[in-house]
Amino acid sequence: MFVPARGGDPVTGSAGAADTGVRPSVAVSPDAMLIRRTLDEIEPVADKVTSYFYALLFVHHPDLRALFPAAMDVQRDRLFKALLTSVKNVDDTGYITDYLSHLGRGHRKYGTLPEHYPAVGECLLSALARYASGTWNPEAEAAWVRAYTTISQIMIDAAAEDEAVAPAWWQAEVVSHELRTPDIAVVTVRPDQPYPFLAGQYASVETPWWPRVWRHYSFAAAPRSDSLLSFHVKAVPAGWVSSAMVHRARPGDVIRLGPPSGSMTVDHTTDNGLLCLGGGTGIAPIKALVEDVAERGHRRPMEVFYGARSGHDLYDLDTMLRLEQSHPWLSVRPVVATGRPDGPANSLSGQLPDAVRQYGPWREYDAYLSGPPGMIRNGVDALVGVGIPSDRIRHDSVDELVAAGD
Ligand SMILES: NC(=O)C1=CN([C@@H]2O[C@H](COP(=O)(O)OP(=O)(O)OC[C@H]3O[C@@H](n4cnc5c(N)ncnc54)[C@H](O)[C@@H]3O)[C@@H](O)[C@H]2O)C=CC1
Repeated sequence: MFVPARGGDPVTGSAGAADTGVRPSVAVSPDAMLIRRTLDEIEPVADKVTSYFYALLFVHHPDLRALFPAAMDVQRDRLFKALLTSVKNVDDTGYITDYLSHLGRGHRKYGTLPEHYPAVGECLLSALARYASGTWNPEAEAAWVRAYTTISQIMIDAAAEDEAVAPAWWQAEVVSHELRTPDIAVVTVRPDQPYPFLAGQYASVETPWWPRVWRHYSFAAAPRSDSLLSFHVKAVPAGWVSSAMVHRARPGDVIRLGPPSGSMTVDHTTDNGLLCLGGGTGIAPIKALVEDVAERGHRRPMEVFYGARSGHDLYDLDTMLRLEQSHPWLSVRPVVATGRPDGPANSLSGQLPDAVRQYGPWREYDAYLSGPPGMIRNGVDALVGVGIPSDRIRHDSVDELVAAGD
């Protein structure tokens, strides 16, 4: 069943592929042609198709309603994005297997079972038949049946394999909650079982206050010997989970975590310098990357540009400056959008990508970006513009950051 999350997207490491959703240079099969024609037809009415699909699903299979959140707005968008990514790339076997395996494993935390897949497939095909009437015919239907069968089998198999080695979710008790600004909190939790992850990754999080609503937060520290995990959370308007994490969560509360995801991790096979752009709470995984490099004990130049709207919003600057003092290979530059009078004495003024352009050269660096989607898009353009090849620029999927919306 498609209930994709940012966690389901293994394309996050590559700036180019992550943003288009379509992989280049793979021959297009007749099935893929038929599928794309259907998709082209329904794309302008995607909202209607997904609403109709869910209406069918819940009417015909009311028992499945309990697997989904009460409010379905974000969910609808996620379904369509995952569907598009899957079927558009149906001919790229390696890519699609990675993507769907990840998605299948990520679905375990929703309680998805193998028998749910045929129900979803049936309703999906009915929704397509209704809204793609111009291109829907027996050939198109047969192509969709084949594609959906392949997709669901990969997801089912990956979930079954994962069951042998990892829990479907982890429970984690809040052990500290520190309000850094009126709307940003550092939340530290203790998972109930070992939680293996890499610096730069993120987890999906469900709070007790909004059951079945999962949102993604990057780990704000590299794996620690005491097994604690930290997240930096900013409460945003209409962000139910983030508001609950900032304003309601207290020590003793128990949240649920999905498996770790994301490939914005340090490439330890090279000695390249690391250029990091962290905007707002996007500084959290950058801090984890700094700790990761420090733990390796391998001196590589690391240049962090830490951007915020105002000096007041640089809520983790002290931590970053302490790290800079302890590590001679690390440089941290605060960048304040509103300019100097508002920021610390040594801060740069303006938007992060512009600040980075003033320094360099960066050609020999690997780049890492974390923050709001607009910053990532403009940042990638700026970095490609100063000569960093896009395969050495890492960030989480912008599509999924937008879809998370919280
Ligand atoms: N792994 C990741 O990519 C993570 C992403 N985030 C995201 O980071 C965001 C943090 O929000 P806030 O703290 O409110 O950030 P913000 O809106 O205050 O912006 C932070 C920085 O990004 C710059 N920026 C914003 N929009 C820009 C644009 N269009 N072009 C160039 N620069 C731009 C700002 O100038 C500022 O320096 C959230 O959207 C959150 O989802 C947070 C943690 C991890």
